[in-house]
Amino acid sequence: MAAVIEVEDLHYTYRDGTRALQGLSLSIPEGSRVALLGPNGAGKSTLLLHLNGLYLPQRGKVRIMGQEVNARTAREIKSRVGLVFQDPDDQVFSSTVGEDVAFGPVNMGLSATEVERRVQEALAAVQMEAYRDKPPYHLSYGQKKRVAIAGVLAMGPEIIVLDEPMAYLDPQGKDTLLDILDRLHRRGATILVATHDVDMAASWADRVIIIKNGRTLAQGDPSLLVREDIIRQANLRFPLVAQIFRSLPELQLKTVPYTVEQAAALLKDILAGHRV
Ligand SMILES: Nc1ncnc2c1ncn2[C@@H]1O[C@H](COP(=O)(O)OP(=O)(O)OP(=O)(O)O)[C@@H](O)[C@H]1O
Repeated sequence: MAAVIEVEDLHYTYRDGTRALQGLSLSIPEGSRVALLGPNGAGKSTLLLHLNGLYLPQRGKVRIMGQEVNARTAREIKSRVGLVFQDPDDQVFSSTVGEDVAFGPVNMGLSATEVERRVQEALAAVQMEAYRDKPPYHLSYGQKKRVAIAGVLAMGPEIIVLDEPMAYLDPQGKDTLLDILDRLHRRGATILVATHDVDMAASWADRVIIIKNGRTLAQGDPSLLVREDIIRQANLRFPLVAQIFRSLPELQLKTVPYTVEQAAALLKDILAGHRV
């Protein structure tokens, strides 16, 4: 699979001298579901802001579908990479929910009919149709988050990047969001989620990238989440499923399961008497 996101030796220092990214490199294959993990201050948000051209590399390169992100290409990149910010108050600002979701499609120069179709579809996807005429500032934080997600969906980006999307969503809201991400993934989108939720990363992602101090610590399949050295260095914890099996050394497992499916398959095996 071709890489749709390539980051090479990326450096970014904020005005106050904070070196947020210090030679970060990573590569994301087309159509993957990626969880980006790392301790507070690791540089996750700073990295995401580079992926849709909001920040430009001070040193190093970012390539989106082969196109280098720079001042000339940033506008086009913004329509290809949808970014859902960590804080919806940074993203939702129109006077009604409907206008807010329409903002991107209108700016893309789409016809009124197409804008209307996209707004309806995006609001339905996040189950916020009933709030269309409400001012966003009357909404709860979780509802604003859904509106911010709808605004990005309405632009139909090929790559969707979400910064802590589960924060402030209720359990049903989280399930709805996972369904939306699955649907987008089935349509061919590449999805990158920055999260602290190792259980979500273990069950949802097909690729995991772990960063620390502005550099990539590890990238690969989610089995990285049961590597003790990596978990320790990244201030993470083992997924709950893995914790259960790690507490049972008598099973003498060579590989520790980290998803419910893997655990269920292993337990069936044990119950059938094939192990232990
Ligand atoms: N506008 C800013 N000005 C100065 N420093 C900043 C700014 N934004 C972020 N930083 C600093 O840059 C570093 C990386 O921050 P960033 O928000 O990218 O980390 P993060 O991995 O997203 O963290 P978290 O998990 O807490 O959201 C941190 O040390 C942070 O304090």
